[in-house]
Amino acid sequence: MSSAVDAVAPGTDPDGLDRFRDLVALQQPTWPDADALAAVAARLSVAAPLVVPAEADTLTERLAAAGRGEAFLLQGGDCAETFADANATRIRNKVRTILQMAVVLTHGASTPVVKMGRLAGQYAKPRSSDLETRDGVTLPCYRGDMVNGHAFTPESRIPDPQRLEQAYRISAATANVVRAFTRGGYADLRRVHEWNRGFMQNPSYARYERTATEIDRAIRFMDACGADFDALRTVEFFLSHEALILDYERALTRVDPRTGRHYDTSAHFLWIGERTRHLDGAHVEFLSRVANPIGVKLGPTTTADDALALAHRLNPDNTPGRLTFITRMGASKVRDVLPEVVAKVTAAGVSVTWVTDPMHGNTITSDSGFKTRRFTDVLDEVTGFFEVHRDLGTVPGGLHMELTGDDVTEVLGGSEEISDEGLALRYETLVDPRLNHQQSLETAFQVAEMLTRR
Ligand SMILES: O=C[C@H](O)[C@H](O)COP(=O)(O)O
Ligand SMILES: C=C(OP(=O)(O)O)C(=O)O
Repeated sequence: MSSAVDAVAPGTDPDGLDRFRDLVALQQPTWPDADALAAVAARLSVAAPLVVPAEADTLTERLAAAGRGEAFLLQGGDCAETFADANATRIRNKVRTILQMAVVLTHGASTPVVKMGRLAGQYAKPRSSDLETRDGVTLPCYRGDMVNGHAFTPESRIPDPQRLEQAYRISAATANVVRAFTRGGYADLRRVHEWNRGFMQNPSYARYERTATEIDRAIRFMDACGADFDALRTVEFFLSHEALILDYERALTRVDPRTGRHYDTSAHFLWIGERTRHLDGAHVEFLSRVANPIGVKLGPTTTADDALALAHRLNPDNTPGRLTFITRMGASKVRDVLPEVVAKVTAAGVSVTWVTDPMHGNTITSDSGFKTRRFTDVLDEVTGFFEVHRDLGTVPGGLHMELTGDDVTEVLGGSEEISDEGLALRYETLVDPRLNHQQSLETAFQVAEMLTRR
C-alpha cells in the first residue's frame, strides 16, 4: 500500500499489538453488544488516519527540546469534549486561547512554545465511580461522548459502540478545522490583536493588548529590515487525548511503511491517566507498542520507583521526547512528593519531559455543591512545580491545562473573582471544571514570569 500508513487488522496481532487484551483494562465500558463493537472496530481499522507518523515524529523532537529546556509545552483544552460543541466557533475559541497563551509565553520568556490541544479525540473519561445516583435513581456513570450520553436516563447511559465511530468522524472534522485555523492564516502572528477582539476589558486583556502591541512593533521593525514573514502564516499545532478506550485506540493503529513501526493515528500524542497507569495493566502494555510520543499522569501517590519502572517499560531505548511525565500532585503535595520522584528519575539517567497539570490534584466541592478548583491552588501548584525543578537543577518543560475559550464560570477566583455563587452563572462542563478564557490568559502571564526565571 502506498498510503502514509497501512492498516493493521485487529486479530492478526502483529508485534503483540493485541496483547493488552489478556491484561486487566480498567475504566472500560461494559459494551452490551460484542458483535456491534467488533463491527465498529473493523470499520475503524481501515478508516483514514487522523494524523500521520511523520507529524508524531516531529512532535517527539519538539518534546525532546522541551525536555532540554529549549522549548516549552503548552497543552490545553476541554476536560471532556462533546459532540454537540464540536462547531467552528467553539473550536476556534479554544485554539485562539492556546495561541494567545503561547504568544504571552513566547514573548515573555523568549522561549519557543509547542502548542497542543486536548482536542479531536478527548471524548472518554475515567470516573471515580461506575454509578451515579440522583434523587434515589442509580444509573451507570457518564464516561464521555465516545461511550454514552450525559442525559440522566437509562437509555442514554447504555454504552453504545456506534459512538466510537461518531467520535472518529467528529474528531476528523475537528482536526480539519484546527488545521484550517492554524495553517490558513488565522494564526498569523500579524493578527495578534484580532484574537483579542470581542473580549471585555479587564486586566488580563489589557495586558495582552500591550504584549500584542509590542509584538506588532517588533514585526514592523523586522518588516522594514526586509524580513520574510511567510513563516508567520502557519503554526504547528498538535492533537492529543487520553488513550482510555483501548478498542478505539487499537482500531486506529497503523503501520508506518517507512519504518515498519506502529503508530496510534487517533492523535499525535496520547497519555495514560492516573487511574490506568498500572505497570501490568492493559493501557501501559498497549502504549508501549506504539511509536507516538506518549505521556503518563503521575498523581500524589506516585513513588520514584513507580516512575522509573514506567519509564523503563514505556521508553526502553531512552529516546528523548518519547516520554512525558505529567505530574498532578495537588498544590499542597507537589513540594513534598515531586522532588524525590524527579531526583531519582534524573539520577538514573532517564530521559523525560516534565510537565505540570495543576488541575487534577486540586479538585474540590464548593459549599454550594459544584465540583470546582481554586485558581490560587492552580497557580500554587505551577509555582511549586517550578520551585522543585529549580532546586534540583532539572527542567520544568510544560503546562497541561483544562481550559476553554469561552467565558464559563467553573473555577473559583481569578481577576474576575468568580465566587461560589458565581459558579452557577455558566457552569457548562460535563465532568471537570475548566479555566475560562480570562483565567487562561492570567495563567499564561504568571507562567511567563516563572519561565523567565527558569
Ligand atoms: O478528568 C478527570 C476525571 O475523569 C474526573 O476527575 C473524574 O471525575 P469523578 O470523580 O467525578 O468521576
Ligand atoms: C482524567 C484526567 O486526568 P488524571 O488522569 O490526571 O486524573 C484528565 O486529564 O482528563
